Amino acid sequence: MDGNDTPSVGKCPVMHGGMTSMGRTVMEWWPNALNLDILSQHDTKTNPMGKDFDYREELKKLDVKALKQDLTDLMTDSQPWWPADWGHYGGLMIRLAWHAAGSYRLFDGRGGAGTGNQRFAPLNSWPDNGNLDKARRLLWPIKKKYGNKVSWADLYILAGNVAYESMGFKTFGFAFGREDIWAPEEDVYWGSEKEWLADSVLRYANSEDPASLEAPLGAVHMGLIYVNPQGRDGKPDPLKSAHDVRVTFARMAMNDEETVALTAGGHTVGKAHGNGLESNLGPAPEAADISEQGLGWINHKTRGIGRDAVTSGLEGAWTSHPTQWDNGYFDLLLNHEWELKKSPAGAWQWQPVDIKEEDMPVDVEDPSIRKMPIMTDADMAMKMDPDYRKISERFYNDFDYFSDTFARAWFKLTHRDMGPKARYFGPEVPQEDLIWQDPIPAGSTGYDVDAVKAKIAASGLSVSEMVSTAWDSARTYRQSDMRGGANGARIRLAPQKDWEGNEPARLTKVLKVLEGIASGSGASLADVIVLAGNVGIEQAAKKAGVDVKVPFSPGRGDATAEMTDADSFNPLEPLVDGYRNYQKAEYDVSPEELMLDRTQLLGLTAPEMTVLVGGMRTIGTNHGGTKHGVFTDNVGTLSTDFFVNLTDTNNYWRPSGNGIYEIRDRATDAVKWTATRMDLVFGSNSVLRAYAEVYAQDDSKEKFIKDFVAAWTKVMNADRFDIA
Ligand code: HEM
Repeated sequence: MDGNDTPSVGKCPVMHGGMTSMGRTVMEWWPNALNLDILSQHDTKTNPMGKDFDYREELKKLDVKALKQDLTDLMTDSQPWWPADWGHYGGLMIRLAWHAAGSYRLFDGRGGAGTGNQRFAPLNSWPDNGNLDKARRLLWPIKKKYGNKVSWADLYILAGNVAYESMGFKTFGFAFGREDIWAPEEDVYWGSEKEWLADSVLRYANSEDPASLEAPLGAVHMGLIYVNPQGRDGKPDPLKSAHDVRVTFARMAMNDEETVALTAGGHTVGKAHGNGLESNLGPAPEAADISEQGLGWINHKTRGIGRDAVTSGLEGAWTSHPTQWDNGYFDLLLNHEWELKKSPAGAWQWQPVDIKEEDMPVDVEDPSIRKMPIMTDADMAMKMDPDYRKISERFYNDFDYFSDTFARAWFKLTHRDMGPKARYFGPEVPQEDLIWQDPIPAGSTGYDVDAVKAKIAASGLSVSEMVSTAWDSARTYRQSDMRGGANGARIRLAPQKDWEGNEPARLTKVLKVLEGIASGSGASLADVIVLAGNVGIEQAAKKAGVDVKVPFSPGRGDATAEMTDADSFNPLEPLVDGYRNYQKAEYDVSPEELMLDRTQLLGLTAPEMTVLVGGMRTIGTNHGGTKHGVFTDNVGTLSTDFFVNLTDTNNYWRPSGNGIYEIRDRATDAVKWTATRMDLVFGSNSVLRAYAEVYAQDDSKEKFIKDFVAAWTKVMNADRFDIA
């Protein structure tokens, strides 16, 4: 073969066989395959800070005062390449912070400002995030100066806070502590549409019913943070906008009052940009030419900056003095009639029918020119929806009340996904405990752990009861917004005590015993629940002939019902995790996908998930009295039987209806055990099977128990932000 035989089909002049672009990924052959990659994101290998980097330690070196002064100076240091409107970047920086935080959704706790994900695709290129790349680039000199002592994620939110402060608003506080990620998250489902701003009917099963917005999504359209500013599907209708605003803000845990405060407080400053043609803009950052160096929406045809900038396509400010914290939003909204007009870019917006010259905001570049103020369709909802209107009027008549409500709502918006207060850092952390922080009082560490363990061991509780209760208590934890978990012992409170998956009857019985042990011992119930699980694991390992001591850190506290926003815990209910009656799960995703989702939220890797499920199956924690998945004749012993039997070629599997599978002996056809889809996936998925085989090997017993205990301990301690 000589050079002339080189196949001519590949046009690339350089030989390469690497999977070097996303369009070449091989897994598209099997679109239903489990995406186990979501369990191995944010590896230290791709983190330039390395594995020893400790952001909290870096923060201790940060000169917060100097940083805030630099940010304050930046606000009015207009740059010719992207001039500040009226010489103040406040509006832009607040929108940056709001859009960073606003992607948070309560249902799965994903999204939000906590990771700095806005600098990566897809968020960096969402239509709604237009020109926020400029805001981030404006911050770069400050990021560069303070280096690793402040994360991008913290900087985005702090920039929003400083912007407000520099415009005369007193914020509720600020907490540092958001550590940057170095690649976009792969676990967040942003919607299945392939088109930006695709029709909202794709998200609403019934457009009259807010609750029918596809879960867990928090926006009505693909590529938007919440709602279409021109009205649903681009058709102005303030009452429909009210409907969309209400459901999307509720998905972010905001009530009506918080929603009005946020919308009004946001639009008290800054402006919308649409003084030009959208068709003059280049592609979003991710699709832009390499020479744009990460910037997008660049206009190479006309001026495109300052008063000629185009972002949303709407054009104008909401208030008379848009660089000042005042009550101007309600003043204009409530005291004028508004009519629909088109912006120069052709977008629908509302403008006053009649307005005094002196109430019109001035041009961003020339204060001698007056411009029409505007309202988006969502702003009009604050006047046209009867409930929103009542709140708007109250705010208008009581500016201090409005300011305080906004301050608290802004703090909640920008901090909610950080989880418990123990994760907050810095001189401006508010002292007050807030219910959405899921407060937990500190627990004692000074009691006799061994004595409590001895009492648990003598209590008559079974291994399964002890392990199930501890697991149920801990498994609500989600690393997306650091909520849930064993700390707080909220398993004894509504709604968790009544969840079907927690088997209320069994739970009540076990809790009664454990409460008796906790009382007077100095230990919190939360600690005793975890200790009971540990005792169960130690007993199950002993039955397998292995002595282990499960590591334990005391100090969990017991939250009260008053400290618990019960409704906000509903989304933490594990629908299917291998331990609830999966047959009742009527979802359009498979039970194994739901298991994968929960595993990701728990922060476990795929091998950890494998070893935990396999071990729990032999301990026999199956709920509801069923024995599905207990592939062992030695229930209660921590053994590798699940893996051995799952991978035994003498066994075969037959569906028996209702998602149950029988495991039969190939030779005799006798039914040996029954299984669920979730059990079987550890034998069918090629990667999970590879892990299962590791634990099925003859020499794996010691490793299995060691790995199981490590994974178990990780779950039990996942929410311990109170200890270093
Ligand atoms: C109710 C839902 C909301 C809608 C539909 C909406 C819509 C918009 C639109 C279309 C723009 C113009 C963007 C541009 O062309 O530059 C804008 C700007 C802005 N929004 Fe909102 N917004 C909403 C809620 C909020 C909230 C909750 C906040 C903050 C608390 C906020 C803060 C801002 C700020 C500060 C600007 C001005 C940006 C600048 O001056 O460059 N908005 N919003």
